[in-house]
Amino acid sequence: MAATFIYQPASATDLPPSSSRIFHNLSLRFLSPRFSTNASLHKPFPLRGSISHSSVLLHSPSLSLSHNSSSSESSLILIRHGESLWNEKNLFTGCCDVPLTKRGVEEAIEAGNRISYIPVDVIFTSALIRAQMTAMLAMTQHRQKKVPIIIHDESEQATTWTRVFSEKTTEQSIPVITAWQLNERMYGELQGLNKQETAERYGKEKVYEWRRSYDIPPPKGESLEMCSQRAVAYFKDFIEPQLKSGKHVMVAAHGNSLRSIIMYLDRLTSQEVTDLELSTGIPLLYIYKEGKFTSRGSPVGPTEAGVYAYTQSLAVYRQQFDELSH
Ligand SMILES: O=C(O)[C@H](O)COP(=O)(O)O
Repeated sequence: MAATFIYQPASATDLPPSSSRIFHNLSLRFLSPRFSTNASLHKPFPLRGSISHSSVLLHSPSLSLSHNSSSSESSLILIRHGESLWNEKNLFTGCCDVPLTKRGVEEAIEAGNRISYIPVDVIFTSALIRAQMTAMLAMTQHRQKKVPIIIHDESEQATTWTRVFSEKTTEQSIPVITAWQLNERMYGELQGLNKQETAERYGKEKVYEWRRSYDIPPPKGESLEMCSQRAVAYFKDFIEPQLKSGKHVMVAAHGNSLRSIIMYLDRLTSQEVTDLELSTGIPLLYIYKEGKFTSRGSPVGPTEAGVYAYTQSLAVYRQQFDELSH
């Protein structure tokens, strides 16, 4: 079941999802996947206010930039979290929930500069703080100036207590969906161990096999294949439908959960993915068009020279910001 936005107008009439008019007493209900493999839909996330779907995610009145939601392409930004405190200590982290280092914070902010001109309508992160910090810090640099808001609908009370009642505020917001399925691979009995000491104890080859083979798990942990079975499934079920509907998406996650997703996007073999390494805090841009993903590399910063990893419509979108700032 895909994550989806549905309308619950005060009246019984259905509203066309493409409606870009403002309606009163319309509560936008955001339904996102539950934290379980059965992906049953959450309770509604009522955003009180009189907004229509397309105005929530695609229109930023403060910049009066309207992004054509029916454009034939969507952008997908993938970003591995910035350096974490256990990365710095060279410890196996896996699903342990540790924050970013100061350098990791700086990496996340620099990543935000690099994607500051690429539209973002919805953000997906893992359930781990290092990915969530990276997404939130990156968005502080974004030219849309929208506020990313983590969706809390893990309970009826969470849904009620996090309700937003301002139409204008809602339009200036970007939903952030956290999903354990995007967590780093679970490194089992290696979690917390020093990588260098582990290689000395078990041998470099064995540790390399645990870290980079496709189907050999670390002791009582997940292989990349096992990680892929949850991360890629989640991507297909909940993220791809957003892209298909014309939404621009950012995914902030981890080295291995993203390696498994890139294996799917780039159609890599289990041998090719072995050689795939992702640096911390470097954004990767894909364009989704007609059901296909095209890698556009890593966007350079707005002040850097060089060929921007842009398409024509993204270049037009950026130009509007440039014109507004002159
Ligand atoms: O979980 C970890 O230790 C790192 O995030 C990824 O580790 P790896 O590069 O050894 O897979």
